[in-house]
Amino acid sequence: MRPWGVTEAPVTLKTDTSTQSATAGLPQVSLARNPGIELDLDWALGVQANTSAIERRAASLPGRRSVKKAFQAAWLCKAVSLIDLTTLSGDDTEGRVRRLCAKARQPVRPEILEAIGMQGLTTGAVCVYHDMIETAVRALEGTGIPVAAVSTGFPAGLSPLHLRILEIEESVKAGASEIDIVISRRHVLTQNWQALYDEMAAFRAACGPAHVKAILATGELGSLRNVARASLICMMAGADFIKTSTGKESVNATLPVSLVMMRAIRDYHARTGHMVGYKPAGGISKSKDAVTYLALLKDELGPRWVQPDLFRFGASSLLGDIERQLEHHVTGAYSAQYRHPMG
Ligand SMILES: O=C[C@H](O)COP(=O)(O)O
Repeated sequence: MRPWGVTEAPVTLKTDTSTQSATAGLPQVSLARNPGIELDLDWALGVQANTSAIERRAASLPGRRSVKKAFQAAWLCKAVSLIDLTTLSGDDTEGRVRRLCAKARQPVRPEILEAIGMQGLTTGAVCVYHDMIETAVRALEGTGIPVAAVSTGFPAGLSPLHLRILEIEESVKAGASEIDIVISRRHVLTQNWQALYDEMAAFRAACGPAHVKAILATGELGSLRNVARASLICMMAGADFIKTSTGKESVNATLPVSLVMMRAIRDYHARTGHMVGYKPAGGISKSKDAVTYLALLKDELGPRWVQPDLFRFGASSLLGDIERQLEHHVTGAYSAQYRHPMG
């Protein structure tokens, strides 16, 4: 099998994206959920990751970005529509969550959107801890913006399994339609793939109709090969999305990890026909980084993935920077960051 990362395909963003709508020009297809498949250890263990080739390719990505002016504004609006606008702090309050939800409903000031001809822009979701779900659901009523809840003893995932499953069930009952679970890193580090598969399958079952994002905490998995294997195992066990990080590890989303996870999604789709989403999370706070991630996504998985049902940014502060860039696009001047509070 060819190790992932060996080919160096060019990364380009086509400059045909309309500013009229964040979903313009891309196919709108309703997506069947990934049902999962039987554990296929031969497949997972056969995966290799050529770390130096992957890192070389990832290092070349930011330099290849070439979108400017209206095209850049269009891609930034697209990025907004793909954000899981997140607050995951010990000092979260209902007031902060309500303000965050107001921002999710109206992520960019109306006069800026009007100037670029954009309507109806919202973020992809709002992401909170369990205790904040009901507040968020109330604040987003009537908007169609989903509430995602982190779960299963987030961020470490080391509470008893039955409590982690109960937590999922409680969060779904409280109104979360997306559940971000954390995997047990020890199952990856000890190569206990059956345990990882069983845990993921149990989490998926507990989610019922809610979509499940599997957080791999890639910064704690030791190698890119482990990232590739864990990605495949979680998809085999029925993950709707695979997500890099909690935002609490010392290393969170990176481009090399994203390349490996996107290749795993591509491989899984090619072999099973099931489409699984991707969510890089943690430390993505700059507009230019968001555009680089979208370029990589489009290059590796194609335009169908550049939609909220198949891609999200997990980010608490990215939106503020995007709003500043959009304001600069419209007025020619940068505003101070304090003019773009999140919550
Ligand atoms: O899942 C989302 C992350 O926790 C957000 O991380 P961030 O605060 O570094 O943007």
